[in-house]
Amino acid sequence: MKLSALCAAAGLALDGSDANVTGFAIDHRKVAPGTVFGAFRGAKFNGEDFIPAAVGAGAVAVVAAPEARVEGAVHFADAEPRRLFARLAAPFYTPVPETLVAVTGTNGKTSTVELTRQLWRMAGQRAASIGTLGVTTSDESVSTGLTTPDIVTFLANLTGLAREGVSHVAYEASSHGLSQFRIEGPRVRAGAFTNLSRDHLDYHATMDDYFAAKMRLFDEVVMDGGTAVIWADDAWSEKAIAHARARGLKLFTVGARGDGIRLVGRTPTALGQKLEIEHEGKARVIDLPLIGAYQAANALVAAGLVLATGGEPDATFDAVKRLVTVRGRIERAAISPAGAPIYVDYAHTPDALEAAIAALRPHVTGRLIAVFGAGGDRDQGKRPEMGRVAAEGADVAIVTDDNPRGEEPSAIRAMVLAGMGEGAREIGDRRAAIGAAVAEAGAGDVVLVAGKGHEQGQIIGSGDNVRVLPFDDVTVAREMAGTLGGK
Ligand SMILES: CC(=O)N[C@H]1[C@@H](OP(=O)(O)OP(=O)(O)OC[C@H]2O[C@@H](n3ccc(=O)[nH]c3=O)[C@H](O)[C@@H]2O)O[C@H](CO)[C@@H](O)[C@@H]1O[C@H](C)C(=O)N[C@@H](C)C(=O)N[C@H](CCC(=O)O)C(=O)O
Ligand SMILES: Nc1ncnc2c1ncn2[C@@H]1O[C@H](COP(=O)(O)OP(=O)(O)OP(=O)(O)O)[C@@H](O)[C@H]1O
Ligand SMILES: N[C@H](CCC[C@H](N)C(=O)O)C(=O)O
Ligand SMILES: [Mg+2]
Repeated sequence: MKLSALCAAAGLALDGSDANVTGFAIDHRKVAPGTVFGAFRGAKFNGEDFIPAAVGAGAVAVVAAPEARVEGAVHFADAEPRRLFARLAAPFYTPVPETLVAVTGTNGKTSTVELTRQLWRMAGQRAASIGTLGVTTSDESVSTGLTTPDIVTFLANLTGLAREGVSHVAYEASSHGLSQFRIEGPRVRAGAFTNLSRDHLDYHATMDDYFAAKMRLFDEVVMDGGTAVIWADDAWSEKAIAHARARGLKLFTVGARGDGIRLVGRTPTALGQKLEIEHEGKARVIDLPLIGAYQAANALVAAGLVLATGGEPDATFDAVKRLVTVRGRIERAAISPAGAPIYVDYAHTPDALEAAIAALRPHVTGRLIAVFGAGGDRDQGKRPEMGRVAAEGADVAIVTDDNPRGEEPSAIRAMVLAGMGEGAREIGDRRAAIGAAVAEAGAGDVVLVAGKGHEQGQIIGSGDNVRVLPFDDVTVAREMAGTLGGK
């Protein structure tokens, strides 16, 4: 494709000579002859330092800040070069799936995109999701390493999926992804907001900044005339609704305060919950085979996205009854020798931990035993908050390690323990901590192993010294239960 054609499609003037474009790259090591290189100032590197090397490797154009020096290639200059790069790249990556929806929020993105994918698939659509679990289709799941992949990976995956015949994609829009313009370009029919609570305050200065980053989804990313599906029962919902209104998007609110899907009643059952809802004036009762208020919220937001993009109500709500567990989200891993179920969940924020504990509470007749930790090189302020929530909500709380990365593990645990009272326990080794919880669990007890969910490793060290030690909470829970004579 010619550079001039891409400029025309992106509504830009070409100030320089035309050339054949063979691809796009944001890492100079991936530049080949004919590449358009995006040179961005990042947290660790200044991409502008690599412009000469990129041009040397054959870059025909460079998208960079106006002050950047570009010699030997066309310079597309913009104060927000990541946004301009996305605008130029989008017309190159075609076709893309017809129906795209994006989900933002502190917690529930992965669950919601995966449940949306399941609902579409049950409606007979070729569907995929992109997020923390990777690029997932009915056949496979391929990791990208990030929740929201970089713009080139994102667009290339969309094109790959479209070529395989996938017509519907739901993807996660993390606040990092939104603020770095990793998911711009294609037409996004609907966006969803799940909730906002403390996380990532190492990256965003304040909660308001964090929220503003997320609101780019409604302010800019969802297409004109698209729909905002908003969980209405969160403290930040009203503000999210205001953003959607200001942009003129169609509103579809979900929850006890929702108008699109109103949640009228919710009763936990042995293996799930009964939901009483109203949609377009019609009352419906749905037996959702997933436990916890948070999973009900995510399932209904997913249903909202499906309805907002043309789903038929009877079929959609019928499919909600057949949803299956999302990997690592209140996933029952094993049963302890005494008969206590052991659940694995990805709660790694205070709000999520509270939600995971609340999900299990109705299923506990004895004690709720929680094993959890907080990640290194991430928001430190959330650590005592996580400790407080666990101390208040669980009957036994064991603090352990969860990806210490470049930090001293005992220092992270100490910050978590600072939010807890006298009874808190500390077992750094995660395997030993899970083992202790399983050994201790008696009849009527429930064990929650929180923080790693689907993750397959314990990340230790950083930079050149990073090591990922294989570790899977589900496998370890099974091993511990098995060793002790459970299943
Ligand atoms: C803080 C952050 O978001 N960093 C991500 C971001 O880095 P950055 O833009 O700051 O880039 P940088 O490493 O400083 O480099 C600047 C530029 O120079 C380029 N470069 C760099 C080195 C080189 O030799 N050549 C070169 O061209 C880089 O490609 C980049 O364009 O873009 C990089 C390329 O896509 C990502 O790999 C990197 O993710 C790091 C590893 C990371 O840990 N990110 C986490 C925090 C993250 O993004 N998490 C979110 C949220 C998770 C959640 O939902 O909770 C996610 O979406 O996954
Ligand atoms: N709607 C919700 N409300 C409160 N907590 C939730 C909600 N959905 C999920 N959680 C909690 O957050 C955890 C992570 O859920 P999920 O992976 O769906 O979120 P995410 O937004 O994708 O997270 P990440 O930011 O890591 O990508 C769950 O295991 C659960 O403990
Ligand atoms: N996307 C999240 C994942 C956290 C998972 C948890 N196990 C941890 O390492 O803190 C983050 O990067 O903050
Ligand atoms: Mg996720």
